[in-house]
Amino acid sequence: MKILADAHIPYLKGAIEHFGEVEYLPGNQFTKETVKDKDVLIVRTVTRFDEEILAGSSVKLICSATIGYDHIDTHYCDTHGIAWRTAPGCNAGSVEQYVTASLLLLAEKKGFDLKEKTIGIVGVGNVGSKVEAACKKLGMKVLLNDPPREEREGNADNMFVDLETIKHEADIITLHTPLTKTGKYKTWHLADERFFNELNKKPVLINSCRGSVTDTRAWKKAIEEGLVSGSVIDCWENEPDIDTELLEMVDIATPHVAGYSADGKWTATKMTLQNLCDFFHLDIDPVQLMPPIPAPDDPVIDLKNIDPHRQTTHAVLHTYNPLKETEALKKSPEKFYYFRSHYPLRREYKAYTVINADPVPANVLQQLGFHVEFLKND
Ligand SMILES: NC(=O)c1ccc[n+]([C@@H]2O[C@H](COP(=O)([O-])OP(=O)(O)OC[C@H]3O[C@@H](n4cnc5c(N)ncnc54)[C@H](O)[C@@H]3O)[C@@H](O)[C@H]2O)c1
Ligand SMILES: O=C(O)[C@H](O)[C@H](O)COP(=O)(O)O
Repeated sequence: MKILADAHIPYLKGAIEHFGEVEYLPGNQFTKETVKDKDVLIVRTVTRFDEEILAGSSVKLICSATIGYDHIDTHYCDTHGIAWRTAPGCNAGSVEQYVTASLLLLAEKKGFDLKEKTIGIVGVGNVGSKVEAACKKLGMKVLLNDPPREEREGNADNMFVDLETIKHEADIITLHTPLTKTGKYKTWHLADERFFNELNKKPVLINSCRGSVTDTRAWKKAIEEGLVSGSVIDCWENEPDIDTELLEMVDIATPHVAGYSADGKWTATKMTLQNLCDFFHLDIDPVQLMPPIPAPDDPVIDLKNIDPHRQTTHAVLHTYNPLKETEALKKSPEKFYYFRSHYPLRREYKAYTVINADPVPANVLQQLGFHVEFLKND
């Protein structure tokens, strides 16, 4: 079997060789020629897979080591005998860590208490549900919007609200939908000029789903007109050539790395290898082929000399602080693709042990997923 794999998929090399003859290329160097004689493509979101690149090829299976699949022309694949697989939920915990770190940073920077804030979550799937759980643990009021789920599951206990309610009541809005350009619930430019004009509470807006769920021009105008009080962007329109004016205007700006935890990338690779096994009916356990996830350099977080009010923030930012990446991206936006391909993967909370925390933050941190060593009298 001939396989072409993206060279920037961690934990793949050494494992994928068990399945066939493998060639590696950076995702932005996949071409019609390099794809032509391959049976399987192992890919990321940086390459578009449509008629232009796939026509006339021998590709039978595309495995994307990602949650999102808007980079695959699924209609073309479905109608041309090309199977495609993804890794649902693989890095949802990493995106939750990104959103939580951003919320705690902004609360500190802008001087507000998250417990007094209402967050509107638009799109409550694998990522949105984790963000919901984390926000509740931080004591926030949570509003959920997910019309496709509401249609399927009903709205018992008014679990879901409409987008109007979110625009009216939320102090923070975070977007976690797929990017869809057609259909009843299409999300392309969901946050357009009208959306921004209808915001009631000058909320903070967070986009860590897909760039084109927000309209760049409208977001810039909204910032200029003071319709939002803060902006966090991980996913941009037209990546990697992002809008540098918008970049300058936002509080937290990262190069599409919300999902880049080692935990998320490891799981993505494991699910990708499992997808290969399932498709070709191979009795192989991917985990046996993969290295373990490396431990963090600094796995113990000592909160002894940290003010109890800052302990949760301190611990979460110890695991991940998006401000460092914001600074780097603002300085060198042309390195967007480079930053993504040379990312020092971070670990999620479960790789860390917290010691000397006060009882209240200790409980919050434990619920978020940290190992917590409780003090004797707790
Ligand atoms: N920045 C990153 O690194 C990163 C990492 C992981 C996922 N993502 C992106 O985050 C998004 C969410 O991922 P997920 O795993 O939760 O996907 P998911 O499919 O599990 O959940 C998406 C949810 O959005 C809902 N939805 C669809 N259209 C909607 C609409 N118009 N309004 C409100 N809700 C709508 C769906 O019903 C679903 O429940 C995807 O776009 C994915 O590509 C980004
Ligand atoms: O869809 C996803 O899983 C995320 O957006 C993921 O972080 C994309 O990573 P990439 O394939 O671009 O490395």
